[in-house]
Amino acid sequence: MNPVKALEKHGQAIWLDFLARGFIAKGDLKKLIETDGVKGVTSNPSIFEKAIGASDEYDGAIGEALKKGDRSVGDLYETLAVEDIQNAADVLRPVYDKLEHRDGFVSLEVSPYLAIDTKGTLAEAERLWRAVNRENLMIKVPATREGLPAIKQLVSKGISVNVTLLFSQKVYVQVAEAYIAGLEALIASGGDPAHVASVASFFISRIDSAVDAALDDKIAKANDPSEKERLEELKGKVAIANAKLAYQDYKRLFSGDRWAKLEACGAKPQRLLWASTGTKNKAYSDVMYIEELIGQNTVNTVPPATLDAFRDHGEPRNSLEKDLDEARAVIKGLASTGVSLDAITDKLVTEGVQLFADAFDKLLGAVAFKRETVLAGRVGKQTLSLPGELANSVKQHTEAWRSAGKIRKIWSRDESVWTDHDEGKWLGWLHAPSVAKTKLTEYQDFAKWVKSQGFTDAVVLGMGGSSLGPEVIAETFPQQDGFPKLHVLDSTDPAQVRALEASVKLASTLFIVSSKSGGTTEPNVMKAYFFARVTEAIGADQAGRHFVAVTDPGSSMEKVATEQKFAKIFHGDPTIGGRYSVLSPFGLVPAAAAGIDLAKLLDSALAMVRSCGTDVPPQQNPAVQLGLVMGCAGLEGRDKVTITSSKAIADFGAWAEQLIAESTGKEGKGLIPIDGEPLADPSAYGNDRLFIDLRTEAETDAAHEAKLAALEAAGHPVVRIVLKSTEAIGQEFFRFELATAVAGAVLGINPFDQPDVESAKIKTRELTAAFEKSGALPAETPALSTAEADLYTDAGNAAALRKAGADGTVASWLKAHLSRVSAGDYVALLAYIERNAAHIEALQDIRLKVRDHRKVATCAEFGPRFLHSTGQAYKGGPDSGVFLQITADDAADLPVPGQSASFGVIKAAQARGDFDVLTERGRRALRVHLKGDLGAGLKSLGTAIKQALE
Ligand SMILES: O=P(O)(O)OC[C@H]1O[C@](O)(CO)[C@@H](O)[C@@H]1O
Ligand SMILES: O=C[C@H](O)[C@H](O)COP(=O)(O)O
Repeated sequence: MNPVKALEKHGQAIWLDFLARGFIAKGDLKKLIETDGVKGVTSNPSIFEKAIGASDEYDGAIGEALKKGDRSVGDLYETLAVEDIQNAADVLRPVYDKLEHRDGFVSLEVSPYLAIDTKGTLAEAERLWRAVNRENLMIKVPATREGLPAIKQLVSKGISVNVTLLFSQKVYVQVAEAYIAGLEALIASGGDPAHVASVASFFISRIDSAVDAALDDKIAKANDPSEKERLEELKGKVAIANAKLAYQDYKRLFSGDRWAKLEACGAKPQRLLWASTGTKNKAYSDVMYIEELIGQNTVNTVPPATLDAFRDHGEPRNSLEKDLDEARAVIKGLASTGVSLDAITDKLVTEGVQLFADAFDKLLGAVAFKRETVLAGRVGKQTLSLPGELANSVKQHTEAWRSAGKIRKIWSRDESVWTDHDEGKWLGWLHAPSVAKTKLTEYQDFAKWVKSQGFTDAVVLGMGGSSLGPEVIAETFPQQDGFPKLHVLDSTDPAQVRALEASVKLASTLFIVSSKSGGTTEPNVMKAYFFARVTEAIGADQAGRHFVAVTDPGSSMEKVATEQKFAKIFHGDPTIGGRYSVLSPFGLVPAAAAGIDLAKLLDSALAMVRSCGTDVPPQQNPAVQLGLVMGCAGLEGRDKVTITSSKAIADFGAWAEQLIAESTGKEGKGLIPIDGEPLADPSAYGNDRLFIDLRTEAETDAAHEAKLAALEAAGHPVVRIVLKSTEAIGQEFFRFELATAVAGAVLGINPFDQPDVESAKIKTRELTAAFEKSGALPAETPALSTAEADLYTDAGNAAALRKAGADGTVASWLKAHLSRVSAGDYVALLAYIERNAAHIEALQDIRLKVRDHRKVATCAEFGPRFLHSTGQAYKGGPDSGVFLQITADDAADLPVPGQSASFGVIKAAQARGDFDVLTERGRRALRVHLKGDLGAGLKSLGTAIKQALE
């Protein structure tokens, strides 16, 4: 007789510890049921990893699933696993029926990531139970401390459980107790225990592997040959002895009065199932973990090779209750050697969880890869080209992030990923795109309303995160038919305010006043100005109709908006900081007003969210990879994140700049984003750069590509990101948000605060308060005053500059200032002037001269806009900045209705507040105040800098 089949006679059921789609589809499982009397199937993460991850058997099914709509990687895996389990359960159903529900089960394991999470295990087990929806299903739950209460609760709810990762007799007793208590609770609540089944999967071979290794260690150290022999004798015996003794517990636990009562209600005992019974040590018999453990009412789940071996040469016999004294002696003997079986079995549980988690990571990584392949570029492609050392450090961090499950920690708001401060309160952006999707009709209704009002222009009044996201939308998308043209104003420069006013038709303009806090100076004064202007244009009773507010609930701005009868008030999410707010109402309200197809934008963003999900391991997770590159590069001193974006998405860098700088630049650490520097030959750069290049698929620029290739060849790290289209910009917002949070973790800072911006704000408030009191800003004395310009700095900087040769000319001061620049530094031009094409060009011209002469990174920034962006990093980040602040006489000032400080005064106070904080922090800073015509002043400044550089 077939030895496998013969096991039936000994009361043992053979299950198959294996599962794969084709195996079931081809009828192989059915065959084993018929020929070998196989009565069940077990799966685990390693089994699914081999089935799904290491074959192409599932590719078609993945494609089919994705045809019905994109889904998360975890979801995709679960769909496949549930289908397989259902198929196996259906094949086993006749066995289940024939054996009157006492056998014929298929097991599906809960995620190993939940092994120490009772609530999570419970929720997932119940979800899987419902999803598979087969009576002959068992949910596998590990016998961890946290798993035990879940076992009891699941059983009490009528769910059949296979308790896995069980190694110790002591824990086995607790497992049986959990089952019995669960049944009692089920009966107490009126449930029928006859529908519940359970097995306790007692692991075998892994115990021998671990004990043998410990014994080998002792053998190597023992001097006495007889001691060596005694130790040798114990090898390969402990696992079986341990199991035999556990079976004695089984007999005791499932007899007696307590059990009899349950049995009378129809309860079935929880059978012991021998798991991990494939022989690992080739020196041992390949059927020993079957042959030695045959006994009444037990199960043995075996891998196909062990099944084949037993069919070939197995010898069934009643072995489980044989030689019990010897089993006791083996366990005692082991204890006397000093090897602790308890310690080993404890460790095996932890290791077992980790091994399954490792396999699950591999599995999900493979599914993530297959999903991306099927989506074929729907998610913007990212390629990394990293020099050796950086590549190594990214690799190490990737593995560390994987084994510590840090992505899951981020998604579950675990602050230990960062500084254990309050980071968990600032992670609303992770869910912003999916939340926005649920509010799509609200946005669409708003868009319809905007269209119906016939607005020609829509102007966002906001700063930093509240303005730069909308600016990317305004610059990336063309004006939509029937919708207003989108503009952004983020300045207190009088000329800039005027220029904006001149570019719109006030009587048909919608103003979107955006401020999360509601208290930021700029949006408030901009609103005050335009509300008055609109009132003048269309009357006080109509003005409110031209204004909407986007602000966090309960802010002062909300109050004002209500009082002034704004057409609409949109609430932001207080768990999202400004710089992370673009995929929340702060970006989406302006986008809706401009008639952008939000459904498309969000769907595209959500594809990226899924690619970066909690279930995508670091290696396959694009945002995490990008963040690790940024963080590791920063740690290596490649902290100048140089962003180049193609023409169609040219403004993206301005948004990314505020995100990266404000998030990471603090406590003397951080990344300095460099936006707007066109690429140059490798000779223009030091070793402090990381290049990130973005372009849309349609834009190819051979000259630019050649420059990137040259940089790569010269050993610079280059990240390339190719967007499917401009609409995929939403994906990049999310990619960079998560990447920045990851980089922050690597750098060891809290990416969600901005302490140094706050100090500049305080200084500015002090200065404007002084103005309100006295009608003038406090007097200041220039270090040098000429007909063209006045120079200012603090005493420390002035002394250093004089020592470096600064004397009676502007050029000498500039020369001295720039002589302080050395390799690894960056030079930032901070210009509090109108941001227009001519001025951008003038600053670009200067920065490129500095870059090419000094081989350092450069920034060209406009105030006060950069204060809410890179300003944080300039003050709080690494002390490698050399700052040239540029201020100028305003040709014509502009009053702010309702207050004495004009736009010009506020801007001047902001510049001084900024400068004071820079110098207080000991930064190298010089301020040049241009007099007279600004264009001419900038030109001569450029010439002076050129001379200073030469
Ligand atoms: O939206 P709010 O509160 O006006 O803030 C504007 C900007 O100021 C900051 O709080 C600090 O610069 C940014 O983070 C933010 O985007
Ligand atoms: O339920 C089955 C177990 O997961 C399996 O038997 C473990 O076997 P292994 O130790 O060979 O991985």
